Amino acid sequence: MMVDKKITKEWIKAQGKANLVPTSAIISLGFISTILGLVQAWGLAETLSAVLSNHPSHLLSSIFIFISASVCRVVFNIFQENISFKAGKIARRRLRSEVISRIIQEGPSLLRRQHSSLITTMIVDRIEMLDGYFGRWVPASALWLISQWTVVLAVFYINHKAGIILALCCASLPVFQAVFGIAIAVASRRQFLAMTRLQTRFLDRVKGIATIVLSGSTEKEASALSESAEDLRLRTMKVLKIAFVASATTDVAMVIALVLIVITQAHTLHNSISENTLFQALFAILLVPEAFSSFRALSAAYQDRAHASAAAEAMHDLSPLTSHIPERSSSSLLDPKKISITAQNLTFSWDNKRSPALFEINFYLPAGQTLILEGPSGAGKSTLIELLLGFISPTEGKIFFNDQDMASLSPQEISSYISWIGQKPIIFAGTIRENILFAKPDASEEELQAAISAAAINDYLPNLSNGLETRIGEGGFGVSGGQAQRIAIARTYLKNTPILLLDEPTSHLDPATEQDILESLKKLSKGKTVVLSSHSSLVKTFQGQHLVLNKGHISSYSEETL
Ligand SMILES: Nc1ncnc2c1ncn2[C@@H]1O[C@H](COP(=O)(O)OP(=O)(O)OP(=O)(O)O)[C@@H](O)[C@H]1O
Repeated sequence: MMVDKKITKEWIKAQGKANLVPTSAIISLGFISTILGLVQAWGLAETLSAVLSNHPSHLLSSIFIFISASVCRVVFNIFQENISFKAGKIARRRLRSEVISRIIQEGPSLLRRQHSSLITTMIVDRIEMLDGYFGRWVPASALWLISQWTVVLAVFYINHKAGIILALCCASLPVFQAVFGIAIAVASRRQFLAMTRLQTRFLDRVKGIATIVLSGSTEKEASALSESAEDLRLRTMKVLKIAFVASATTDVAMVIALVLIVITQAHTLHNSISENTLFQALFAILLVPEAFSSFRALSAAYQDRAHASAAAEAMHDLSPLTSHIPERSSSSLLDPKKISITAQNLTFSWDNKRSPALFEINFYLPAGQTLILEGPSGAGKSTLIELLLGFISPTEGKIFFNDQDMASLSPQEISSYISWIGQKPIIFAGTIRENILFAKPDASEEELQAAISAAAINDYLPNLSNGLETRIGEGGFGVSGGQAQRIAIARTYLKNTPILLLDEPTSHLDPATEQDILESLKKLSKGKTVVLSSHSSLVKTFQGQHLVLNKGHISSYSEETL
């Protein structure tokens, strides 16, 4: 996707504003540190000039000023570091919660256009990398100009010639930075792409390891992975090389300034060695590194800025940064325990070039009743369930929960009304107990036992080595399809929502297991508003309305059992 640079820049700016308080504190501390640096140089120059010109009258007071300024500076720098760290932490927490809200808002439809590794990278790595943007880049970009030119002016005030040399050398720095900055930004973006390619490839191959082994392409895949890893290594080295050259240009400018000031001051010193002349020369020389240090901090943080742009672009890809994230709100349905569903002229297109997946669908499902969706593969049953889940929005028409337009409800609110069981339940690596409690982590032991018995998990628990504490692998390794579906039923029982959406819940099961699962689902459905999609003839045992779809159109709708 082509990313609109203006949108990402504005988003980055807005993030900076949200961090205004800690950033201002870092900038203020940084400026105080620069002033202390001036006092330090002043104290040291006074001390050295007094010693070198044999005038020890105010030696002690100069040493005292130098030591006090040095100690204060260390203390202020520690404060600054701590606040930088906290600013980064607050920003990361805020951004992570924004990204997670965007992911929840998009729902599973996001996985159709984004690889899961990209989403993981966004939540984990990219947001982590933004730490430096808020903690280092933003303060450094505000501070370098003020700090650098405060030092230059101080040198100019004491020593005009040295001040002019320092000013000229400092003024050349932004030119170098502009050239290297662009190169670093391009190289960083390429490095990010290489990293993303490697992660995506790796995750895909791990998921499909059985297919790779069985097709005998292990070596081919291993060498493709190592090529991607090598590509990432080369691109990372390129970023480091450019960053190294960029920081070397600052050193070169500093050395030139130092050499020129020493040469000009040597000429002055040669003609008159007074304490004052010595002080002026030493003060200017000692402040040369100080004049360049704020710019060095800016160059070091330049990569952080490039990371922030790359992260903003990735986030824009994930979900447009201009899209609104609905606020969390309390229930706005009048009776959230009994919810009727109305579909009004519901039309949905996945793709404008193709005919709609659903066209002008109308139905009214009273609270506590069941709607059975039927129709051949591709008829639009899953699309209708995704619309009811709020993961996609109607192209035209509306869905009402009671009398409330679903579009006005936040994703959190919708999710508090709905439970969903699909074809393959998501099972996480962990124990069976953890997997069931996922739906309600604070459930009591009685609630858990009730859910287990409602889902008939008791029937297979004795066959497992550690009962409820038996560990299952990622994706449900270690439990059968029927057992996994029972875990999903137990979760739904615990969540206990007024609406239950069932999308082909028995499609991968043998007839006997299917019968058992349907019995459990029937019990679970009691008193709930249920939408059930299934190809199976066994769903006829469910009482309710029947909506038959064909190529997205309603071919029949009966409010009675067929
Ligand atoms: N993410 C998507 N992007 C584009 N088209 C899609 C997407 N998901 C579904 N479709 C299309 O929408 C139409 C309806 O698909 P849907 O999955 O809703 O049918 P279904 O009745 O649930 O089929 P099945 O019984 O096989 O699950 C199909 O033409 C399908 O190709």
